[in-house]
Amino acid sequence: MTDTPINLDSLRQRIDELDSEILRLISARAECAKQVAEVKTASDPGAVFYRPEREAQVLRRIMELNPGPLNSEEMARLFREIMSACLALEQPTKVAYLGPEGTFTQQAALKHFGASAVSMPMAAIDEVFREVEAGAVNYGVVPVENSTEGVVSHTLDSFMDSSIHICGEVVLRIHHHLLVADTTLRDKVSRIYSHPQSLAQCRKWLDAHYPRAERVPVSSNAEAAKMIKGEWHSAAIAGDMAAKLYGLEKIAEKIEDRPDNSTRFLIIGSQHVPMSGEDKTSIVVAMRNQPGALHDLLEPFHRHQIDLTRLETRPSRTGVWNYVFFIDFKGHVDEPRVAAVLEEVRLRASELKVLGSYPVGVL
Ligand SMILES: C=C(O[C@@H]1C=C(C(=O)O)C=C[C@H]1O)C(=O)O
Repeated sequence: MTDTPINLDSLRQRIDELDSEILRLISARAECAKQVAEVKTASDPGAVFYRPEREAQVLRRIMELNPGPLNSEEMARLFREIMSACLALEQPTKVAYLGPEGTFTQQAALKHFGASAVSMPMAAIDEVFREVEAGAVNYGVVPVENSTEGVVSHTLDSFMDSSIHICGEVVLRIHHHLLVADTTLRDKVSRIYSHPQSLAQCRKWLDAHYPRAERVPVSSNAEAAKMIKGEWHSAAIAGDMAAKLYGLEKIAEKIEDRPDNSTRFLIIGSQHVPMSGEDKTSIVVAMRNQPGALHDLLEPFHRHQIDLTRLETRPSRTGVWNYVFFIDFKGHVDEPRVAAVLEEVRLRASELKVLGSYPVGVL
């Protein structure tokens, strides 16, 4: 205990003063963002308002400058929302995501664009691609890989027939819960619904706790959450958003087998994103099936000391003898050394498509 008692009234008065100052500053910031919109439209009537590289720089700077006591991620999340609201003043961003409502993909969209974006659920990954291609929305959000279960092959396949670019990435820590409705008889659960990836991510937990329950794969976690309403013997595995949306109760929390379970999502759009200072590039390359093809493909990256962050092989759908590789690496196409590597790869490959350069996920 201190000798001088803490005066609650004076602390609250101080907080009121600070809030007034924060209010004034946020309003001044929003005014600036509005002026940015005017400058952008003046130089180009069809200007793109959302600038992924600029947003990444703003968030990184805030995290660097953050003096505490709030941790940097928390602080960046607050600034994410301020930027989201400022951008909505310029133009509300329309985002399509793999639905239905309550999926982890919606959570990823919210994390990346903030709450002021208008998000629209789509029934399938190709629909997200189609909406973006048709210009019905500004961006799309699709899952691409999970740390436990690997690649979402449907997303990679969609890039093969599309002219869509990757404009960003967002990584989400995935926590699964066992959910029941108020009608569920908890000790009689004999069926558990979830997306096949989530069932796989909780395999060991299910073996230990519900070895006899039937595991029913459905199209999404949110769909699973919806299905158990009215079924007295069923439970669902899904995340917080779905639990809240469908008013379900968690009877076991964080049941994923690996505590670091996370999913990477891609932001897709039609825009070329300039350098942010810490970027990644994704390409897809087709190689003839001949000895040493993979070595030939990777050798230039090694020589130019470019860090590969992912390499994925998919069967090509155009020729029986082609391999298709999806490669992610550190760097941006506008950097000379990256341009040089891509030139060499182009000579060795039967096809090369640059899917996009984009800021490394900040949040
Ligand atoms: C203000 C701008 O426009 C948007 C809003 C931003 C912000 O509020 O900081 C940052 C990038 C853009 O998405 C800008 O381009 O600087």
